[in-house]
Amino acid sequence: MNTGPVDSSKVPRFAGFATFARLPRLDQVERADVAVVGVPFDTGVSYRPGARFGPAAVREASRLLRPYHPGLDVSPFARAQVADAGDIAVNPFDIGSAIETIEDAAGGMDARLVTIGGDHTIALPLLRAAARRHGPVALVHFDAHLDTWDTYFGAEYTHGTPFRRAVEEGLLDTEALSHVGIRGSLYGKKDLEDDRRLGFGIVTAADVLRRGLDEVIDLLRQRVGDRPLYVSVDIDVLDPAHAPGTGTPEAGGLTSRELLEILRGLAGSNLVGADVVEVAPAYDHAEITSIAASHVAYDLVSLMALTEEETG
Ligand SMILES: N=C(N)NCCCC(=O)O
Ligand SMILES: [Zn+2]
Ligand SMILES: [Zn+2]
Repeated sequence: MNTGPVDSSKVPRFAGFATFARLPRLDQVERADVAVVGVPFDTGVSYRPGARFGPAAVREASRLLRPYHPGLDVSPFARAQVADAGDIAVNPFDIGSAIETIEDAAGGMDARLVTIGGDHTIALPLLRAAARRHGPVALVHFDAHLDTWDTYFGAEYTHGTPFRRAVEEGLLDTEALSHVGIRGSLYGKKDLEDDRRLGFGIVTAADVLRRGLDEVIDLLRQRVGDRPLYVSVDIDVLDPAHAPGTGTPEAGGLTSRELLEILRGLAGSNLVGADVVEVAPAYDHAEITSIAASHVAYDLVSLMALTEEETG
């Protein structure tokens, strides 16, 4: 029997420690199939800081999550042992050291990880850890931004560059790379050319509107196939109306309903790792962004749970 969340009919959900979805901590269970882990790091940002407070805000907003997911018809915490692994303590003054710490910590955990960021820099060490275990992985990257730029102020490791580094390091299966939700201004047309050369296919925010969810889901599923899949969700893929609390907001984004539907459309994929990044609570209102992010994390956990054997 897996240990689930604290029973909200016995202890009100607004009481007690804020682990993700009120699940047990990793040290309270013998083993975990899926671990939710925070990475409070925002030294890689190019604009508004504050994503270091993302993990705490997402945990707090996750108190209302219930144990059954009707959209996917799964009770994720019964089907899989899910636990909160706490935060990876990273150096806020040294990006290189932070990246190393994240790679080591992620590599040292047996469970499949859903990571709560933190700025998008953290995707690189998480992908290193995933690729070490599975070989080059397929990627579905939800974001307003390409994040395949080369450098900022000469810096190679930033929140705008993780996926270029990941391709350069051979961490990604270049037959199976998609961005979803791309929009907004760029530095030049070359940004798109470079991105295509790296192997990415783009589903823009306008494509989601014009082509519709079913076509987008089909396209993504075809590209992923049965490869090991990593899903990276930059919360700024959502319109600022759905996620104001983020560092580089862009108008014209997805609704949270669209994002959750696309994620659910990936059911059955071999999801080996995932992150939800760029929640910056200081710019949030009424927990809009952290609630959206907590639901995204719940869906990612549920997708992982779906691929676990059903027991008892
Ligand atoms: N990964 C995020 N959220 N943003 C990247 C924006 C990079 C830029 O300032 O152009
Ligand atoms: Zn972004
Ligand atoms: Zn990003």
